Amino acid sequence: MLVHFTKMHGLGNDFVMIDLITQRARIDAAQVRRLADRRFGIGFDQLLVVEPPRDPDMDFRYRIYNADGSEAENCGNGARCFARFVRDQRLTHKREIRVETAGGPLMLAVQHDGRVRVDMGQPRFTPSALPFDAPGDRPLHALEVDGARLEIGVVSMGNPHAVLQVADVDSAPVAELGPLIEAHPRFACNVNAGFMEVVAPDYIRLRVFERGTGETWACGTGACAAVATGIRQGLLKSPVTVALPGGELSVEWAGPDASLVMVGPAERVFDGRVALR
Ligand SMILES: N[C@@H](CCC[C@H](N)C(=O)O)C(=O)O
Repeated sequence: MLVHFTKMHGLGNDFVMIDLITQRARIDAAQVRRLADRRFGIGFDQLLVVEPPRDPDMDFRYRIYNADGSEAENCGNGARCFARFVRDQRLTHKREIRVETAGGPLMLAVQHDGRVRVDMGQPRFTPSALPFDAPGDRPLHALEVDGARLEIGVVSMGNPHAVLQVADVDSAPVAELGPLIEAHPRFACNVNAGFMEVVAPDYIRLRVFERGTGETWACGTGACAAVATGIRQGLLKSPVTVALPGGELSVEWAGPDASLVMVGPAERVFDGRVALR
């Protein structure tokens, strides 16, 4: 069965988009891993699937699969690509699009400059929201990793994030600590691990070792998680520019009862057809 797909990226965090409104296909973990392979498949960080909504107040359902086949609750860079994709494919003419994700609803707005503004919802710092095994809700938690004691901020952006402040993001041990934090037994569903260098209260540099994918060139939920935990710790002040290896995102957060708002680009790379088994 040949299925049409579109390759897209948000700051180098790359995606394959599949429309399951006008096409039929069975997506399972083995299929995702096969397609994600950068030598034997198409290659991507996440596979994003467009489905009809189950909630009548929403426009679409947005499903997210990591390269290892696991399903994620949210993907910020993917949300921007999702908005651009559904308009390019003429699945909607709306500029303001409501999507249902496993992590809660997202509101997407396609701006006239082509960038996409995403209302990412409120950050949830309670450890049980991730879930993270910790005695209480506090701005920093101690985490033993490989004999070292790290101080991390934790937050759910629909999906789980741990954020570690580092002095220099270029030399941060992302490849070594990333997998150990991702699969740390205190995170029952694993976690995305962000390494944040605070350059100024309105400017950070960030690398993210993503759950189910490894280090990516950008992570939208990771950028929001870094800003939310940084503001909570008094290190940052909204709005914050987040410089990731693939480029910059703008993130705003007015405080505890407000949603985080992320603005950034979404690029289409090419279209193709692939045989699904
Ligand atoms: N690239 C993403 C996040 C994708 C999901 C994540 N790896 C997870 O498992 O939670 C983003 O831009 O937010």
